[in-house]
Amino acid sequence: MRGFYIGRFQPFHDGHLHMVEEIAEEVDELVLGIGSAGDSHSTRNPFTAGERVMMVTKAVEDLDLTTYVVPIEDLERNSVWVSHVQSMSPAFQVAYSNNPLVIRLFEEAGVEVRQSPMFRRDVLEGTELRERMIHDRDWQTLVPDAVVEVIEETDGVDRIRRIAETDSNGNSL
Ligand SMILES: Nc1ncnc2c1ncn2[C@@H]1O[C@H](COP(=O)(O)OP(=O)(O)OP(=O)(O)O)[C@@H](O)[C@H]1O
Ligand SMILES: NC(=O)c1ccc[n+]([C@@H]2O[C@H](COP(=O)(O)O)[C@@H](O)[C@H]2O)c1
Repeated sequence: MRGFYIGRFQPFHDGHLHMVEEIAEEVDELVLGIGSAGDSHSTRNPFTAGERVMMVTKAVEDLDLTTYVVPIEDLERNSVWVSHVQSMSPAFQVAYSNNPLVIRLFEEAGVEVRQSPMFRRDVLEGTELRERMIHDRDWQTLVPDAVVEVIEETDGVDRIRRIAETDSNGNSL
């Protein structure tokens, strides 16, 4: 059986990895969707789709699981989003998410959805990690080593800090 798990992964953290490890117990193959793929260089979405493809690919490469990493851009119309996802992804039988909108859209389209409990959500949250990067507090112990390497290679912390200084769009973290 093949599963599908989408997130913005800004950045991919240990909560996401924990979820993938749990999913790996239930499926043979997993599609990892990079959500909001067209977004980058904002406080909420600092990393590009390509950077997130690197993070996710390297973070899961040691798992006993065939994975496909697929960037998926947002659409204006929620009503056709599941068809859009299906057109971009290898076929899957079950979708994994804790996001209420994602769950609703898949269920309405007749796709089985499975949720898993949040893992250490007090610290394992993208918003919290981005704040830690900006304020020079520990974030490295909360993401897979491969993600630390990608963020260092792409000078990601410097980008987040510059965006936080200059973002005049009123975007929240
Ligand atoms: N700590 C966690 N444990 C389990 N699942 C998580 C955890 N954090 C996020 N998820 C789930 O992973 C999916 C992708 O989440 P997402 O990329 O939005 O991360 P996030 O940590 O919620 O980030 P942000 O704060 O930027 O919204 C969602 O279904 C989300 O509920
Ligand atoms: N209409 C749409 O484009 C639409 C609808 C539902 C979810 N999504 C995307 O799916 C992803 C869900 O991931 P999160 O759980 O990380 O929010 C996000 O990138 C979100 O933008 C897009």
